[in-house]
Amino acid sequence: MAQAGTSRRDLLKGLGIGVGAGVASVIGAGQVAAAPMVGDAPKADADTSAQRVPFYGAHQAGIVNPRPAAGIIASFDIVATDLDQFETMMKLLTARIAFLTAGGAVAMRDPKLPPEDSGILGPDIAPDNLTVTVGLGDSFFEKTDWGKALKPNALDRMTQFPNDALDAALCHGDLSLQFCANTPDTAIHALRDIMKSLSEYLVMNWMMPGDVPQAKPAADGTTPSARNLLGFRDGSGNPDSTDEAKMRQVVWVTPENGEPGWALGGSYQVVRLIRNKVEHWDRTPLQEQERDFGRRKISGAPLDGGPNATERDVPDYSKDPEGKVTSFLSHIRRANPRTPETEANLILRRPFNYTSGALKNGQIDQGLIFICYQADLGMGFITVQSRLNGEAMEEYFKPFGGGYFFVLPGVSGPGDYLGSTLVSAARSL
Ligand SMILES: C=CC1=C(C)c2cc3[nH]c(cc4nc(cc5[nH]c(cc1n2)c(C)c5CCC(=O)O)C(CCC(=O)O)=C4C)c(C)c3C=C
Ligand SMILES: [Fe+2]
Repeated sequence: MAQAGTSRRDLLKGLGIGVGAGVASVIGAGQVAAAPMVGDAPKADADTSAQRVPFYGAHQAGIVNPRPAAGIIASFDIVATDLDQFETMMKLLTARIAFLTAGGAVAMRDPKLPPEDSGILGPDIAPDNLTVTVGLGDSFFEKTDWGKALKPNALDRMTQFPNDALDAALCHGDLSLQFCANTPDTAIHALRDIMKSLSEYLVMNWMMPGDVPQAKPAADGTTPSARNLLGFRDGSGNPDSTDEAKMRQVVWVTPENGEPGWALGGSYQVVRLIRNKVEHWDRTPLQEQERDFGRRKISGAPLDGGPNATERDVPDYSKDPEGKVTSFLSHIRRANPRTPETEANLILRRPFNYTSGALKNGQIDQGLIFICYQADLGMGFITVQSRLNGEAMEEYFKPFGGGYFFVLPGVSGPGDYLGSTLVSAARSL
């Protein structure tokens, strides 16, 4: 007997007859595609699930490779402080990330036991562009004598800036995990896998899922920067992440930074959860919005560009010494005054938009998971944020969480593990 609810389409499919114009289509000789049902999974435009970011390398993945559409940032406390336990934990974490980012079949277990995998991706895990980037926070290093001795020089507990309203429950942590993937399901699957596999070592503090809106490529094949939840293109002024020499200067810890030897190839990660007052913003005149960011809303072009300027044009502040075109209070002029001296303060931004339900005051909780990477935390984020203190955009921004972490150097190959240089250095103390 046919199942209730599927009988009509199955019967029509069997007869090769469509349900009606626009809902069933001929897909081959004598075959008709069934009309989609309300419970059917949405169809992807293209199958990108096989896309894979290499896990092994001098640096961790998830920093200079392009952001996929989904992200999660999560902070944990590490229960293991003993060096041997820490090493075991890091080896396990490395093995899980190596598997999840490569993909593969889920092992079947005796049904009397809990299943090997959550099952949310089905029996085969696709790589889906997944990266998992691991950082260690100040509190981790401060727990032990070896940690204190080997802490990266600039790593500290994130302090409150003048416009912040930090919620202690959403700040700091011993370990950060940044998940990036083509789909939110892949990102959350990886988080759940790691939490289950490392449940005796990691306790979650806070997490925030986010996304990057997709954009169609332009006629010349380039893709514009994604828009944030204030409607502006976000990323135009980022240093070129495909320029390896630039990334060595801006992002990666090198011998010039004077950090402990084990940290070479790592990077400082800053996470800031920043609420956007979107209702207030949506009632702000366009010319004020553009003045306060310092860029055009539609094109992303700097304000000193002509009518055909694009987001890739570089503002020339030397021709605007009084700030008449691009205000001194504007976000981009404060963030990067583009003088020879401020070249040393460049950062690589990798933000995600977030939406998190309603606030108690009846407004939408939306904003930016601001994430940036730099070789020197003081010269990078802290200097840039200090310049931004008092900017015009403070009226619409409210930072409420986040933390500072040090992203470990990469894993050289299957015999290596995340944090191996730190463990060796600790053993040699
Ligand atoms: C301390 C660093 C920064 C914080 C925090 C920050 C928050 C923040 N930014 C936007 C939106 C935009 N930012 C843009 C540029 C930009 N922002 C920073 C730094 C911080 N932003 C820098 C260094 C720059 C580049 C400046 C330059 O080189 O010209 C822009 C313009 C487009 C772009 O370059 O990406 C937008 C838009 C939001 C919404 C936000 C917090 C919620
Ligand atoms: Fe910004």
